[in-house]
This record gives sequence, structure tokens and C-alpha cells, in this order.
Amino acid sequence: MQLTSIRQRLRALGALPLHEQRVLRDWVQGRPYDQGRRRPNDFLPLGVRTALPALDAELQAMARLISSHPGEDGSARLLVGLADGQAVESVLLPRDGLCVSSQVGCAVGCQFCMTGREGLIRQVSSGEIIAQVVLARTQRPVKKVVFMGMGDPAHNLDNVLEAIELLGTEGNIGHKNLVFSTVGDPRVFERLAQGVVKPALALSLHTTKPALREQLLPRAPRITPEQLVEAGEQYARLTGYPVQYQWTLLEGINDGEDEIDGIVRLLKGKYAVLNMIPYNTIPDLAFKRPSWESARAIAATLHQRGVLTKLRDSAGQDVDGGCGQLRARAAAPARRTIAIGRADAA
Ligand SMILES: C[S@@+](CC[C@H](N)C(=O)[O-])C[C@H]1O[C@@H](n2cnc3c(N)ncnc32)[C@H](O)[C@@H]1O
Ligand code: SF4
Repeated sequence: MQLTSIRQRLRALGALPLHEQRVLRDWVQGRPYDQGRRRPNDFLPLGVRTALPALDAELQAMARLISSHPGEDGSARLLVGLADGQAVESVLLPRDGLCVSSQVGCAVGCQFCMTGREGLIRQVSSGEIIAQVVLARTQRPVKKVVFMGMGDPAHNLDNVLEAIELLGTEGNIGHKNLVFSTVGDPRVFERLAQGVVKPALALSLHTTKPALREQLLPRAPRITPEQLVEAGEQYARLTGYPVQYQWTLLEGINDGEDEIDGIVRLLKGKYAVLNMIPYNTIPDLAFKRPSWESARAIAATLHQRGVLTKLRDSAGQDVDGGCGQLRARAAAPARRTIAIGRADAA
């Protein structure tokens, strides 16, 4: 269900914008409807009050917990069931963060990502994105939401932007604590810049070589790394927060001196942070995860050469369920043709 249809339903029941706002705020913040300064009986129109229990049940049903997989780092991977029987993954991150999924599957097909191997199954609605946050809030406080789960938010822009607007206005999440992670798309830069709530941007760069990027990210929009960084820089200057460049480190593929030189050329002096994430191994893929020591040496070199670089591990590395795998495993009995592998999320 989309947030626009929830709003339309509330209006049809006699809700004014302030009533609508109250119902959506209580939902996204995970607060019971009958608490707060203004009790529903004194505040909400009768039509809304009468319909609220049934509507609330529908909202709850949009995302239900199938299983939870705690990691040693304080994260927990959640397999989340959607109302039509599909499933996505959300990850509770250390320090009150949450990684949400914006699509079931993904059309971009990055060679090293499990989610991309299934192709796009369907879009996740704006309501289902909020429902992932509400579900997470039943487990822990959520003060940051990153769109780094299954799918590319750029390919589900209307739903994602609708969810971002609610999270940033009524959801008690600071705008720069909403992180939109994408392989990049010209429409993204245009639309994000126009939004009432402007999220922080993470751009999955992975290489400075256009031809290699086309191979690794076969169905990403054809934007060169230079163009991507140029558009990212404009957005960073507009919002006042740096762009996070994501770099999944693949041994022998994008960890050489040539790439280090390329990164310095592209990112030095930019309002940017480079997040290097050693590849999470997927058993039947030929990519190799570099050792932590060599990854650290690359990050240190970049740092010395003037690029702010952070070396990160994906949350819940010890949980055998990088983003996409829990879902694939759960879906396997019903859909035997889907290959099972492993991928990463936040
Ligand atoms: C799963 S994607 C979702 C957001 C968006 N589609 C994107 O690519 O930015 C989030 C991040 O996970 C990274 N990733 C995917 N598979 C990975 C793997 N096997 N190991 C490490 N990082 C991976 C992606 O490169 C991306 O930066
Ligand atoms: S890394 Fe992101 S864009 Fe690429 S296939 Fe995975 S989810 Fe899609």
C-alpha cells in the first residue's frame, strides 16, 4: 500500500490534514494511537476512529517478522514478510541504524551482489518501507535509516521519496540520517535536489574505469565515474553533507595502484567520504575478498593522498545471511529455480 492511498482513505473517512498527520505520525513512530496529549476521542473524527483498528491491522500486516538473526557486532538481520507472501531483508545496525529494502530483487544485476542475481521481482511500496521502520522500532530505537538493503532506490523513486519525506517530517529521523544508496541515475540527482527532505547520498562507485564499471554493474545507467562524481559533488554542496562513495573491494579487480590513482584523481578535494567494504564472499562466485591487512593498507594510502577513506565491514558478517541470502533461503522450497548465494546489505 502506498502512503498516498493511506492518506486518501483517511480523507474519505473525514480526516483533515492534521488528523491524517497525527495517524501517520503515531504509526511511523511506533506509538499507540490512544496515547499523547490529544486522545483520539477528543481529536479524531468519528469515521476515522471507527475505521482505525482495521486500518491499523492492515498497516501492521504490511511487514511482519519472519525471523531475526543477531550478529556479534550488535547488528541483527531481519527477514521480513510482506502481505503478498514476498519477503525482504532489513538490518538493525549498531547505534540505532536500520537498513531497509526498497525492492524485492534488483534489476541492476551487479556481478558481486546476491540481490542482483534474482532480477527485479517487484517494487516495495512506500507503505512497506515505512512498515519496515515500524517493525524495527518494535525491537530497538531507530534514529538513522539507510536504503542499502535489497534493490536500488533509484529504480523505485516515487515510493522511496514518499517514504523519505514521511520519515524526515513525522518519523523523527534527521534528514542527513536518511541515506539514499544507489549506483546512480540522472533522475536521482534531479529529484533528490527538489525534495522537501533531502537525504544524504551514497553512490556505489566501485571502480574509476568506465568499461570495468559496465562489466561489474551491467544494467546500471551509463554514467561515467567522472559524471557520477560531478553530480554527487553538486548534491553535496547543495545539502551541506558529504557524499559517501561506496567501494566493494574485490581482490585483483579494483584494488590496484591504477584504481588508487583514479580515486585520488576523482575524489581528492571533493566533499566526500570513501567507504571501502571488502567483498562479502558468495560461495559460487569467482570474486575474492582481500585480506583485512591489504584493505587497511589501501585505505591508509588513500588517506595519506588526501582522500577521506573509511574501511568498513558489512553489518552482521558472522550471520550467514548477507542481504538477499535469508530471502533466497526462505524462498527456495517454493521457487526451486532460484539460485541460492550470498550478498551484502548495509
Ligand atoms: C545491496 S546495495 C543496495 C543499495 C543500492 N542498490 C546500491 O548498490 O548502492 C548496498 C551496497 O552493498 C554493496 N554490496 C553488494 N553486494 C556486496 C558484496 N557481496 N560484498 C560487499 N558489498 C556488497 C553494494 O555495492 C552497495 O554499495
Ligand atoms: S549492489 Fe545494489 S544495485 Fe547492485 S544488484 Fe545489488 S542491490 Fe542492485
